[in-house]
Amino acid sequence: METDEHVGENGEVFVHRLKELTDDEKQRLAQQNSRMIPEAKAAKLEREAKRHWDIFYKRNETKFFRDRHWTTREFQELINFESDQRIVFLELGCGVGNMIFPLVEEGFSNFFFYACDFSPRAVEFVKTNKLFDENRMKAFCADLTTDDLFENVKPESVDIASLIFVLSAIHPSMWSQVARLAFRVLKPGGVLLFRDYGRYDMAQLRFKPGHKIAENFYMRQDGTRSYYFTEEELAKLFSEAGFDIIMNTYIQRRTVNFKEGIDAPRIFVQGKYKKPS
Ligand SMILES: C[S@@+](CC[C@H](N)C(=O)[O-])C[C@H]1O[C@@H](n2cnc3c(N)ncnc32)[C@H](O)[C@@H]1O
Repeated sequence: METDEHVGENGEVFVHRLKELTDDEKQRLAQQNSRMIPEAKAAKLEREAKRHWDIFYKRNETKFFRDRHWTTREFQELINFESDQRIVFLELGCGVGNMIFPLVEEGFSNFFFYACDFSPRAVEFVKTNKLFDENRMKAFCADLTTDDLFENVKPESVDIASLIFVLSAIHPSMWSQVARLAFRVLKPGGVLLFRDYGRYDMAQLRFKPGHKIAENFYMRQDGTRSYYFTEEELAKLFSEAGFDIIMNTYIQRRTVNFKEGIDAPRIFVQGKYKKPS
């Protein structure tokens, strides 16, 4: 496991300590507790999680998330193969395919891609993408908190799986189920690549009272939910599911858009978890 802090190619800083809060930020977090989401509403959000995400994709279509062009830079596991080695890749919670299609565009002709999500609209967007090729891809609906996945993918058949900004959308009581699912579907020696929102990311600090469901877990305006992780929580979760922790770190970076006057410090968590051989 990495212990040192370093700066990545794009000015991202990899750190192993929690962001320190200013007094103003502490006050903002405290204010969030003044009006929590009532339990009945929180339970309804859980029951309707799939519907909210499906409506999200109805409204935003493929325009919301940017293609994840950073994945081969951050995850060398994607490129450390002989070019003729056949690799089975599975994107868990694929949305409209922002992780897989940049890989398809770059070649990766030795890869077979599985992509699943519980939103039927998201899966449909994957299937209708001009880069979708059914000879080397399969997209299907699956709820990661159930065993749906195994209707389409055999246990122990995947070399690389990814969970990119997905676990944060899932209720904390279900995380261990999702981690075990990823473990079961990977071959021995297979790797799970992970990125998600980190504790005290600016999006967490910005929530107004009336959005908090539980500690570090919030509802957005559109009914989708988001959790903000510490690296310790993730190390515990994935090691308890059986993984060896190869990497587990915060990433601090700035999202800058001069035209829109945005310069936002972001905090993510990134991990690589390996199923022992
Ligand atoms: C923030 S989006 C990220 C999508 C994609 N991984 C990306 O990087 O663009 C979160 C995705 O997780 C999916 N999701 C949330 N809960 C899920 C569950 N229980 N089973 C399957 N997919 C789920 C949502 O439908 C949504 O597409």
